[in-house]
Amino acid sequence: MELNERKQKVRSIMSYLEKPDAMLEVHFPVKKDDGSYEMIEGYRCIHKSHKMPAKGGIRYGLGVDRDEIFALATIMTYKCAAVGLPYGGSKGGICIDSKKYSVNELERITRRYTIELARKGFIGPELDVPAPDMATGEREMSWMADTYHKTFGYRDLNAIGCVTGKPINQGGIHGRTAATGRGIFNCLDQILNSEDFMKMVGLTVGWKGKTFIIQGFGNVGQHCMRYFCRMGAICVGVLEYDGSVVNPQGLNFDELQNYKLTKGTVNGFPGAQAYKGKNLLCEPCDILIPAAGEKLITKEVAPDIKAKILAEGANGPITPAADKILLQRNTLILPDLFANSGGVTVSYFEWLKNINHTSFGRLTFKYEQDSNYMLLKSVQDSLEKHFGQDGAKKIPIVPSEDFKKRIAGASEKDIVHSGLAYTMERSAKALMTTAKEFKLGTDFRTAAYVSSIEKIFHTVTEAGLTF
Ligand SMILES: NC(=O)C1=CN([C@@H]2O[C@H](COP(=O)(O)OP(=O)(O)OC[C@H]3O[C@@H](n4cnc5c(N)ncnc54)[C@H](O)[C@@H]3O)[C@@H](O)[C@H]2O)C=CC1
Ligand SMILES: O=C(O)CCC(=O)C(=O)O
Repeated sequence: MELNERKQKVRSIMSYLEKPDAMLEVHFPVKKDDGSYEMIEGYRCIHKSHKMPAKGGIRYGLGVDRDEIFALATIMTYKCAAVGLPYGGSKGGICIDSKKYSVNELERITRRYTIELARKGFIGPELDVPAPDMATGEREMSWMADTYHKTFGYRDLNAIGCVTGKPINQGGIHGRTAATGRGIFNCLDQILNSEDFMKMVGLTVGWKGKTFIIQGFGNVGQHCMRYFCRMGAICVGVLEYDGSVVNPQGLNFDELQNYKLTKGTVNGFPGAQAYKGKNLLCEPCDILIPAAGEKLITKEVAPDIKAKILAEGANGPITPAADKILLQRNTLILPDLFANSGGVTVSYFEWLKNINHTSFGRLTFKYEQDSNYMLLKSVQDSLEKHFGQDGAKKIPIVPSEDFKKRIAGASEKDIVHSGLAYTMERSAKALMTTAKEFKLGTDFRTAAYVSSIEKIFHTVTEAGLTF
């Protein structure tokens, strides 16, 4: 292709990526428990539908508006491309503080919002598939799936695949709730075990004894802490919106999780001290995990951050100005579009399970188990035939306890965990290669965008940009 034509093509695809494909804004009334009415404002943005369906979570929060949802939908497009999922990118949200509503009110709001999405073609297993995000979870996904199924989707065999992150009994998949945190662990595991990158930031290789601080002890933050602690890392501090706790010896994950679950806060947790300093984000640690919301790491705090590695559990937690400062200080940032892609990866597995109408492993489970025992028996027979004088001497092949568990067959959870680990490890390796190839140093954000844009570019080029 001639240079001018090539330039034109790149420019047109880049401007295509700047704009959303579709943006929905809805307003509807909800009847409160006290009989009063309130107008509710909701959004859904399909940033790109170069691959269908579009995919992205639904959040409830007072920060939800057009700009926020557009920005988050954009990240979803690049995120799905980063880990090779066959999806476009979308995001939705309702502008409410969910703590101020009863469960009944939340159910009415969620169901009505789902109807609004369905009426405008912003939900459906082949169109746009929501999932949990901030302040939403299995309960809301269950309401959404049920509403869609019973109204627009009642003739659609795949209707249950209209959202992911559902409870298991409603077509969900084992491992989705923990997937984002687990995925962050999987990709960090690759980076921490890379001698080259650890040398670049001045850390030793491996997890043992590494200290970390988490901002936001919700779904993502909690599961990160669980997996990091399992590997011997030490959580020295947790920040929440209403207070922070620290313990230089390490916070106990199970105890802190139980405490937050029962009390609704980390404040007063007996296994820690209340943080009395200026800003816990700036206290010494090896790894910092922002897992709360956007733009919480600003240019004002960036110069004082001591962590050598930042893994973005949250979407867009670092402002562009802060990002620049941290890069100049050689901080290794694992960007959202890569680091927190474990959630949407397992959502993909759930969607596949829904449209296949069977759980992973169900058809092959027994066959594989029998085959494994048959293999052992066959090895035993051969050995006895060869060394045991026509079968007189017995040479039993006894599997170890670990191997016995393995050959008992892979459960859905095992398959989800290994599929997630494979996806994250493969993407981490590709990212490290891109960073080295383009001599980007610790700038993994640029490496991730290069890799995602390249993939989207090829898809759009092959399919054709216009009619
Ligand atoms: N849930 C998921 O599967 C995924 C979530 N994410 C992103 O991760 C982030 C967190 O999401 P979830 O854990 O699902 O939400 P969540 O609602 O379960 O947890 C968020 C936590 O952050 C706390 N928080 C809110 N504002 C804070 C502040 N200013 N300082 C400290 N803590 C604060 C909240 O109290 C809550 O405990 C969001 O940016 C979300 O978009 C990204 C990928 C997938
Ligand atoms: O699981 C999904 O489909 C999307 C999760 C999400 O909203 C995100 O990764 O930011």
